[in-house]
Amino acid sequence: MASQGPQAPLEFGGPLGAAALMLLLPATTIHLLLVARSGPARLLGPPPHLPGLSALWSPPALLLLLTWLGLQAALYLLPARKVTEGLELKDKSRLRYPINGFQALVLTALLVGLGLSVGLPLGMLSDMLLPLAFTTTLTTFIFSFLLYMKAQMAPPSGLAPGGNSGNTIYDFFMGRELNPRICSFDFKYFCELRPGLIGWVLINLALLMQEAELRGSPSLAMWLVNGFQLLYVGDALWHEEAVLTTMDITHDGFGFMLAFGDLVWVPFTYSLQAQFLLHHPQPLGPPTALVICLINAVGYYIFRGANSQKNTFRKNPSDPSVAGLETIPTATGKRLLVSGWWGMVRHPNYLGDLVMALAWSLPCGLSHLLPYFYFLYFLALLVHREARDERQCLQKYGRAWQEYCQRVPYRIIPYIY
Ligand SMILES: NC(=O)C1=CN([C@@H]2O[C@H](COP(=O)(O)OP(=O)(O)OC[C@H]3O[C@@H](n4cnc5c(N)ncnc54)[C@H](OP(=O)(O)O)[C@@H]3O)[C@@H](O)[C@H]2O)C=CC1
Ligand SMILES: CC(C)CCC[C@@H](C)[C@H]1CC=C2C3=C(CC[C@@]21C)[C@@]1(C)CC[C@H](O)C[C@@H]1CC3
Repeated sequence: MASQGPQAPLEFGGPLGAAALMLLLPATTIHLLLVARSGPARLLGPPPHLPGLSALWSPPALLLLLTWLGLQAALYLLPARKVTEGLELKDKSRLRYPINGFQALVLTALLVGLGLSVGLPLGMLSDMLLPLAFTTTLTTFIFSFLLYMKAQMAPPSGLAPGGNSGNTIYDFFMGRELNPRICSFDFKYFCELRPGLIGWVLINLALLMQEAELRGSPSLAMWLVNGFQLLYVGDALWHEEAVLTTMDITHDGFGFMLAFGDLVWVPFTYSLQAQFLLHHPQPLGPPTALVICLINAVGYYIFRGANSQKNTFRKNPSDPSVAGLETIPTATGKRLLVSGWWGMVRHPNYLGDLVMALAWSLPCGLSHLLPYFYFLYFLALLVHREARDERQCLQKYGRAWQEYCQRVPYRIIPYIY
């Protein structure tokens, strides 16, 4: 039976903050879906109307959600081109993870392509977003409850450091068990990259097709948003292994926060730009589009360069592409990069991600704040995430981390932050 883990400082404002977020996040999702299709599309204004239960709840939406989750679970269980081990756990064991996320994306694309060729009305998905988001939110509450119950049976070594405060609301939000699994099926790893991320690009595609149906062809702005975000999702799945070293997998429990983030927040709010464009077409000339493509390319170059440099260095520090970089030794035996991308700021990958986030909003023009929601939310998320990571690194590396902070004083944006 599970016992209390070591006391970790409470995050997100403790139980009150967790309770508030559990109300606020679903309400924000519904608000964004409603305002994106409203005429004024005001991010900060009230929604045009409050939807009744009949607009929110629909059995076909539930059926679609369950089919989608079932399909992605089946693709996860297919033989993988590679099976890799995660980081060492408290009990010194290592879990094994299939690396077949990109394969799941390609197979999903083939299935969708096949469906379209026989007349699948994918564009109709854009009319189901509200009931789908609502149904997925309800499912996420039930799923998080089951995860919470399952954690009662987890051994103490399987519990997350942060989600076992003893307060039910807080622990339900943060997640108690670090790696909840049934046999080899890892729920957190599955949810982090598959149904939500692939669902996001599918929703984008549905919005593009709906625009083509309404206006004869998709707009240039819609093509850019679809292309940029497909690149981002394809990249994440291509580099799936890298997610195994993120704090979500190594540190955070699997509870409402991640389950909702992965299954609801990502597909329904990250597709906001495409939702906005469907209802608010924006003129975009080729020269502006070219500049926006350049901004996305610069962001991607920084994001990928920084992530690949760190991943290569962590896997094999003597790899020729990183062997010449300057490093600081730490007491753990690991070294910290102080030149290359990681010598510019302490989170160059966040900088690249933010530049891309801006490029995803720019095709929507400057008339509305709504399409910039992702950029603003993401800025807040990364500032908060950076602070959490700094705390963990200071704990891990002590004086070496302090020396790194002295040598590389800026966190995300050179000379500014
Ligand atoms: N679109 C979205 O919603 C989100 C996107 N992301 C993106 O996901 C990616 C992963 O981000 P995230 O999981 O936050 O973590 P990072 O990839 O930034 O990893 C942080 C870890 O890197 C290691 N590290 C830090 N500095 C150095 C250094 N100088 N030299 C070597 N190793 C170092 C430390 O771990 P250790 O030393 O133990 O290896 C640290 O804990 C990012 O590109 C981020 O932008 C993240 C969250 C949300
Ligand atoms: C709604 C909550 C307050 C916050 C939820 C956060 C989640 C949406 C994000 C936490 C970490 C994430 C990562 C990614 C997507 C968003 C979530 C799940 C990536 C998979 C995005 C693509 C990158 O290449 C890797 C990221 C890892 C972390």
